[in-house]
Amino acid sequence: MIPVLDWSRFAHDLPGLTADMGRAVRDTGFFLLANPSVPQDLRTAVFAQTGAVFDLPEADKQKISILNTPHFRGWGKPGDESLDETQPEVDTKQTFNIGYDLAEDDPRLGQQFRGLNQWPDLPSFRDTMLAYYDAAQAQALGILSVLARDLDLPPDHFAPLFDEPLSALRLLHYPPATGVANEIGAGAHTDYGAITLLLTDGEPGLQVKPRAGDWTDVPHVPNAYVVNIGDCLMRWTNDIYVSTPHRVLPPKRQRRSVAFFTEANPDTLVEALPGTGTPKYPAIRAADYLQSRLDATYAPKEAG
Ligand SMILES: O=C(O)CCC(=O)C(=O)O
Ligand SMILES: [Fe+2]
Repeated sequence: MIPVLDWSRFAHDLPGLTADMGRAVRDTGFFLLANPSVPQDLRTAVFAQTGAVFDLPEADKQKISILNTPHFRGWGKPGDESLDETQPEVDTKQTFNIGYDLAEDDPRLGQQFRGLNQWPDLPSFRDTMLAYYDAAQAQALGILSVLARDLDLPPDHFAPLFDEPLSALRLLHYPPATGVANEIGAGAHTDYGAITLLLTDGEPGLQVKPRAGDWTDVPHVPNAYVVNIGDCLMRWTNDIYVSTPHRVLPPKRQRRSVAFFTEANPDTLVEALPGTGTPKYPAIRAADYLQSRLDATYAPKEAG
């Protein structure tokens, strides 16, 4: 069961919100977030720009291919990434990734994951995406402050660990199903980061597989985020919170979604949080953990 949590309770019912969120992240690791802090007009704008970039001619998108850089930014065609490493199928989705933005003379450029974003030639795309990146990161930090309370940590425990994040904004485009055997929009996977904030256009397709259950549709609640725990936060909480497999079936009609993968700063040490018991995993830098997961996903399969 995926609960709907109302973010406006942050202001008037924080204990109740904390209890409900704490339950959701231990149960399926998924919840829907109504009345989020990200302004509606920004969510509308990000969808408009998502449509604009995927509607560009193939040749324009190819110029900003994710394969141009080692920093996981830009356009990914079907086959550049397939999320279920165990299956031969190639995901039908196209992607567009935007990372933490740096100026061309930033001294951090060249460090692990620190590259320049690749931008399409679309007038308001860059400004919209950068504003959305910041707003989504702020929403995620708000959620992390609730989770910190839930874990009996100071509410601002995570804030300094996420102030130069590895977070990635990812736009997704799924073409309509063609009906060929074993077609998949996005293969079964768990997310790698701390928390994912997902907006969809309402076209069905997203499913989760709770530990004790079969694949289940994630309901669409207009204007609500689908929020889920990623593997990094599961590890950080010593498996108290759960990261749950999910996938996207080939949709009937074209489907678009906007995912924000909230990640910590590169040097943040991910090690069992205080009060979570005997550590099950060795400590690891957030960047090294992410690298290990991306290396597996981007080992290309033959596009078929
Ligand atoms: O497009 C969606 O609804 C989900 C995408 C997803 O799970 C992902 O990119 O990690
Ligand atoms: Fe995912």
